[in-house]
Amino acid sequence: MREGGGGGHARTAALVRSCAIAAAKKGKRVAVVDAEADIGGVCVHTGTIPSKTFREAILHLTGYRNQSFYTGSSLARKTVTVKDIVNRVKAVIDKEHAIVSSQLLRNHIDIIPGHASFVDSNTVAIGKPWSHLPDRRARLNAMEGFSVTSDEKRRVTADKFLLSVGTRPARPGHIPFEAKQVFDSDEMLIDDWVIPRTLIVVGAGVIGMEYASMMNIIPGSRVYVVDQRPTQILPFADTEMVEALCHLMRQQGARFLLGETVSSCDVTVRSDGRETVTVELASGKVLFGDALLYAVGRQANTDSLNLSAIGLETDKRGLISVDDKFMTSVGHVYAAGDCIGFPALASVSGQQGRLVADYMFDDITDRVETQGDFPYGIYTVPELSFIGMSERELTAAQIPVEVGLASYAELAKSAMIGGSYGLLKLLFCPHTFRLLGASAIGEGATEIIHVAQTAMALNGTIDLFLTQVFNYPSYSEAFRVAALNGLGRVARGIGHQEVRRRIEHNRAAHAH
Ligand SMILES: Cc1cc2nc3c(=O)[nH]c(=O)nc-3n(C[C@H](O)[C@H](O)[C@H](O)COP(=O)(O)OP(=O)(O)OC[C@H]3O[C@@H](n4cnc5c(N)ncnc54)[C@H](O)[C@@H]3O)c2cc1C
Ligand SMILES: NC(=O)c1ccc[n+]([C@@H]2O[C@H](COP(=O)([O-])OP(=O)(O)OC[C@H]3O[C@@H](n4cnc5c(N)ncnc54)[C@H](O)[C@@H]3O)[C@@H](O)[C@H]2O)c1
Repeated sequence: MREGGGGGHARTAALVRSCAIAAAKKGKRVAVVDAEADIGGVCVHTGTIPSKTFREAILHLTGYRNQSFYTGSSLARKTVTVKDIVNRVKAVIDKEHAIVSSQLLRNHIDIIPGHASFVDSNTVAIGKPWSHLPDRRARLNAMEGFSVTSDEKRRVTADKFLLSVGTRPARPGHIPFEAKQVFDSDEMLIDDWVIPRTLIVVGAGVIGMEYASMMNIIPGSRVYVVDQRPTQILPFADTEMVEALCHLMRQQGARFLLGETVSSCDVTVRSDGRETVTVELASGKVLFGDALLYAVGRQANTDSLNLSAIGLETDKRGLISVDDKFMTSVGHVYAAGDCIGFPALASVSGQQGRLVADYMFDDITDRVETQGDFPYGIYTVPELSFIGMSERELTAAQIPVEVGLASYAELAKSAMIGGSYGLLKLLFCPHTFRLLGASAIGEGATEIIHVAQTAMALNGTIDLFLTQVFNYPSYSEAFRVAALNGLGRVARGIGHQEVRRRIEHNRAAHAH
């Protein structure tokens, strides 16, 4: 990057750290431009880290994990406040932000705060950072109608660009976001609202379900979850696990309204100064709540880049198309992360960033290719995680499959910690025993799924879990229990002797 000359030039956030550092290590001069004065993007400031900290704060403050230890009384706080939660979130954000900044600075990467917008194919104009605006709400509004040229501060030129401008919450006009008790997932992190007795969550996607399940465990609070999908929500997850999640949420007071959309939303201020939210659904049902979280998806920030100046187009959701090397239709411009769409995960984008640096400079000396599938971690309460093909996908593809199940009720570790619900499900080929997929729900699900990931990356068969000693007591021990359960099912058909023969065959094959 140069002001009037050229090298690698990256823009913004989570994946940028890995791309910028990889490019700097290749000897390139790199600058990161971010419209927020504090770099780190959605991952650090409004998405991954804050929402997971929000969850941990609620679990801690409500004493949720310890509830089985205290009957009638509890060490948990009587009242959980938004300030308590958000203070904790801010502390963790500050730490993460400091780490990202220092890593970039240590690698001599320039950080340029300001809104970037293309002037021509090698030049971006830098406007004021959004953070000069008074608060997050004003910034969100600015993202929608900002014109960089009106407050241009400087111009920067570069030979190569990485676009990773991410997404922002979709905010349709009929939702009164100006009310304090009506928010999107970014605004939940502003501590000017109060914990509602009834929260209406519109959108049962990953964001909606994570926040709905967290808020639902706060004593005295319950949630309505509204989604346009008529049947299964989170359709990419295992059906049984999603059903279990919804069942557990219902037991704590949640009510699901599926196949529904919002036709109007009104806010009235009561005599005590608190807001009441009234939502009318297209079906005619009316919901009354004390707050509304609107989480029906996200919209790419690419509209802020003036892409027409370089002849780059987006689809109707604002997403940029790239080839398998993350190159856009404009040769020196690459794009990655949420602004190219699926899978839109912080976990994946770090790896994307490293690969972009390799492809951009045609240098594969340090390349470590991603191998196999990536896992999904959905941080609901309880958490859900999965990898590989789901039972639904295997069935649709007519691939023979058997299941091995381990209920947390069978695990000493789970009993010690409080005995909350959990299940591990292994999907495997009944002929070869090869592991095809795995799903878990319950405490530690997002951790133990990595056992399945490693086994799958090595084309492992589930009998592998019988030959390994697991820590005891541990949640990972569920793999051994599930393998025994699965092979027991197969043995009922083909007999124990044939199962043993196939295990011996696999063991011999592993030895080679
Ligand atoms: C509530 C929530 C929870 C999440 N939880 C998880 C999780 O648990 N696990 C997981 O793996 N993923 C999670 N994600 C997804 C994850 O946060 C994203 O995949 C990741 O942050 C994407 O990184 P990115 O670099 O593509 O974009 P972003 O992190 O969105 O960064 C984009 C940056 O670009 C800047 N920008 C935009 N336009 C301009 C411009 N014109 N000029 C300069 N800068 C600009 C923005 O200020 C921002 O800093 C979550 C997301 C949300 C919203
Ligand atoms: N743990 C994680 O990995 C994690 C957590 C949060 C977010 N994320 C990322 O953020 C992305 C966005 O999440 P999201 O939850 O905003 O979007 P999403 O696309 O996952 O879910 C949106 C939901 O809203 C519903 N919907 C859409 N329009 C509607 C309407 N008008 N009325 C009612 N319902 C409507 C959809 O049917 C869908 O279920 C995810 O896809 C994921 O990539 C990941």
